[in-house]
Amino acid sequence: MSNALQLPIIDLASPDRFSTANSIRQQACIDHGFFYLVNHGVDEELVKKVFEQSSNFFSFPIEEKMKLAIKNHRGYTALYAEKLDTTLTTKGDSKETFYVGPLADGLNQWPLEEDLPSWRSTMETYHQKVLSAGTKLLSLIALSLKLDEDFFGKVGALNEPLGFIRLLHYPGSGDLDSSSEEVYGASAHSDYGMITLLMTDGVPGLQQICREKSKQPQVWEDVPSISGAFVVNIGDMLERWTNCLFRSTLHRVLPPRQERYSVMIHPFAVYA
Ligand SMILES: O=C(O)CCC(=O)C(=O)O
Ligand SMILES: [Fe+2]
Repeated sequence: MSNALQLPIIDLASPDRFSTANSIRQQACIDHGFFYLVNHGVDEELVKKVFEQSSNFFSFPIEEKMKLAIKNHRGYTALYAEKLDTTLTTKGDSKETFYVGPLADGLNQWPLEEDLPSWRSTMETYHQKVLSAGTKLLSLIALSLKLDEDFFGKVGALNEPLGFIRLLHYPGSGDLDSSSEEVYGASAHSDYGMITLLMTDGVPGLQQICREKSKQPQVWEDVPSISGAFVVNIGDMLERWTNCLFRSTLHRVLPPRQERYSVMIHPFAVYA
């Protein structure tokens, strides 16, 4: 059973930072653990390019993609290679992924410039822009917790290494082996960092369980996308740091009928 959720919308450019911080605290982080972020400063054209480049890469033959197979947490993982809900006995999640990590340490793997011109520069620009939006959001989250705006910077949560981009591709059901197994695009999980900023191509599939992870029966609710807005969710680390005031909620992606692309970044304090 599922219903569509009405999630709060947070305006990152609002001049009334204290009222925005109050909405972040109550509606966004306590009531839902999920919210939309608008006026975030990441250009629509850039997002469009990221989706185009993502589709260009995933359309390569598997042998080409495997040349960039994951190393040091960067690069390609194939269809069914990951299973976010490890209690499932199914073969794996029906998605393929490409990870781009922090830019400064030189560990990223990149497609060749002659194969995919501007691929690397597009992802690098996106990485920087989303981190900058995420940093602004964290200062509002600090205010919402009655802390100084620069609290997270001061405790080192914004230090390197920062931020992994995950490009995701969920093939449509017509491109998958039909089997009786219950396979998810991304099986149920919560995210591990502080916050996740997700952009999708608008194809539905994402669902969330509100608030209580352990409550039975589990009621899954659709998280519709809003064009141009990030879907932000609270991760386990921020749940822990707020002594469970803010909720890191369970979510999953149903196997989409048509193919689906998304891109997310878990920006902060992944290793802190
Ligand atoms: O693709 C999506 O909409 C969300 C995927 C997700 O939650 C994840 O990979 O952590
Ligand atoms: Fe997730």
